[in-house]
Amino acid sequence: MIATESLSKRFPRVTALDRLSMDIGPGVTGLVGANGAGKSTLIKILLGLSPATEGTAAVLGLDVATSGGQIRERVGYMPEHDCLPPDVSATEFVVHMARMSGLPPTAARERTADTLRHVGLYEERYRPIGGYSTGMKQRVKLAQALVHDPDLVFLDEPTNGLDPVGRDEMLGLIRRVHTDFGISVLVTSHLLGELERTCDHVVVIDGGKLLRSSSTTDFTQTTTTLAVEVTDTDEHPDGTKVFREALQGRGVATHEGSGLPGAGHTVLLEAVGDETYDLVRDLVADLGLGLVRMEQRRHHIAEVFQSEQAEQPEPSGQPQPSQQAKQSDQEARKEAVRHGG
Ligand SMILES: Nc1ncnc2c1ncn2[C@@H]1O[C@H](COP(=O)(O)OP(=O)(O)OP(=O)(O)O)[C@@H](O)[C@H]1O
Repeated sequence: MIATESLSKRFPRVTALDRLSMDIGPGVTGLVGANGAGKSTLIKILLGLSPATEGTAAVLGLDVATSGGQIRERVGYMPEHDCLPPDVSATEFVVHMARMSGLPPTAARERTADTLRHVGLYEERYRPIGGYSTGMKQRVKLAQALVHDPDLVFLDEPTNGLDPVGRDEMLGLIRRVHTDFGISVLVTSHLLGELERTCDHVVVIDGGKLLRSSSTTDFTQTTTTLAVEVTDTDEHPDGTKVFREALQGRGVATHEGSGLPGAGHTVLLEAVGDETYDLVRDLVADLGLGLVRMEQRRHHIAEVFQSEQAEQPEPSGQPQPSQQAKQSDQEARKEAVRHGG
């Protein structure tokens, strides 16, 4: 669907993209990076709206340098920033965008009604956009990207400004864009946990460079850490504590499962093989505790991203992301981890 080869974009004071080479296939792909990582710049180049300084890129097999118009006919684009006219209704705006994409008047009206229903805006479609909530405005932006039935959509930070419920709804909608309509999606976010749940494939960029591109399941491969949750009993009012002590007595190193579901009642330990599972079963039985769950932990994308970033040498001679961008990225990562991502 998308291929770039040594793609660079240099502004006078900033290198926004730095020799980026990647291949993206069909499905839902997340493009993740901190603020200023180069996500919006990449999307503008892929749409043929901004020329690359060096390198090549193709979208749906079309060269971005020479076929921008053809690409935009087949690709929908949801921009990051608020760009909606306040005085017109969602219906008027989306019909207008459908007509701009070349649909005849009747088809434009029909497609608009279908698309607004799909994004959950059918009831409010005749109200002026200026009175919409942030979530409703994001849905209008999504609808105008879908109305001409594209093969691929670029969604730039579609969950920006949404509360957790609105974010979940938007992520569900994005997933359905692919499952219900077969439209492939490239969605950007700085919230790693979001992409883990929504995307088939994740591309991580930082400072315009590719950090990693792999399927979500490869990112979240299982670890050798076991998470075990046990019950309390009358005899052992703190079952977790006695279970930990029993494990330690058998020479097994343990740590608390803070930050995990059921934290406080969860013990993490390294599994060395089947004998670890047998040991857990026997200790739980000997202590008369109940075994609530025993599962292998999976990596979260945030952890992979953080460890890969820690391994990256500081690029020399290249402007660094601003302190503010770094701080907001750290906050985003903490939030991603808080949200179980
Ligand atoms: N037209 C421009 N002129 C100069 N610098 C620019 C321009 N557009 C982007 N940049 C710079 O390029 C870098 C990448 O910006 P870009 O908007 O692509 O990042 P991003 O990952 O989309 O982040 P955000 O989510 O904050 O928009 C930033 O340092 C930005 O300041």
